Amino acid sequence: MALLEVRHLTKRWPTGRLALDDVGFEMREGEILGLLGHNGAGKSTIMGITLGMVRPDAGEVRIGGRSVQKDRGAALRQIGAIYEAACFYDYLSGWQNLRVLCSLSGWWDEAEVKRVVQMVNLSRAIHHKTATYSHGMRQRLALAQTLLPQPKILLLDEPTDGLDPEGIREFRELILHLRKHHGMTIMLNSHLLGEVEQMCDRCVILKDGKKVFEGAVPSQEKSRRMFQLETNDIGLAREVLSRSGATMDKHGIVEVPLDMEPHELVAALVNGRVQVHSWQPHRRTLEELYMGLSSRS
Ligand SMILES: Nc1ncnc2c1ncn2[C@@H]1O[C@H](COP(=O)(O)OP(=O)(O)OP(=O)(O)O)[C@@H](O)[C@H]1O
Repeated sequence: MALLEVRHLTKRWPTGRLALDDVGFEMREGEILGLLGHNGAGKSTIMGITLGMVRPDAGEVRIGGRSVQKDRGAALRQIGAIYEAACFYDYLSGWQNLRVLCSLSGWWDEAEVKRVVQMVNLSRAIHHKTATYSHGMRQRLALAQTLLPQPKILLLDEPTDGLDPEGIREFRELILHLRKHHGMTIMLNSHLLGEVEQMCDRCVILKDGKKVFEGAVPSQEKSRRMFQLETNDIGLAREVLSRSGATMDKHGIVEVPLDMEPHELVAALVNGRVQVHSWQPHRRTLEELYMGLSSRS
């Protein structure tokens, strides 16, 4: 079931810049979706519209069936976000910051707050002033803030930006834990393709305000069988492969048709007098997919 639906979003800023051009995609319950694209592709604009902070010219975002644009309160109750740098009262402790935040809604449940603090692995430092927190600890406190109202969906805008490798890893494990043990549905905006590859099930790629891809992250694809062919007879190989219903890209990556076994394709190449120097299983990376679709050159 789609928990979040982005429908036909179009946004032109008063400067005349068309930031989004009829963009639509869905997020299913329990999935982690990566939102990718070059600088200025429109990712933050989508996040802003989803959080009700930016008004689209056309289209809408629906969360759990409620429209952010028409039924804002009910829609936004289901979503939490780390969007831009988190701000805290640095003369207060992490715990006191959470108390101040909760006082805005009048809700406070000490046991629940402790549980969330433990979940983000901040129990030991929660009574220290946030002025003493590392960037990674601040991000985890921001995550605790976001989790307290028990949202169904998390929107994370470049959450690992500025973190060191240990911090990135810790944050990644936390996100995967939230999905696995708490069924959280998560949208992640990040330029770190390796991170997206390790965390996300699917991704949406934007280019100049348009969606150019929506689908499985390559490392999660189970059905495609790809092989790297090395040969000097590229033209002949292409001819033989196409007779067998297979395709080869300019880097020699061959996709084996579903009704064929890879060894049958190698036999067809050899019988077709193609000199096969090597034939290795190939796993397409997100970087290859991204560069192929989003490259601005
Ligand atoms: N408030 C604004 N007023 C005018 N133009 C804006 C505004 N916010 C964004 N833009 C423009 O809209 C386009 C999309 O911006 P957006 O911030 O959504 O891109 P992005 O994909 O998030 O980029 P980045 O990866 O750099 O954060 C860009 O050309 C940007 O300059």
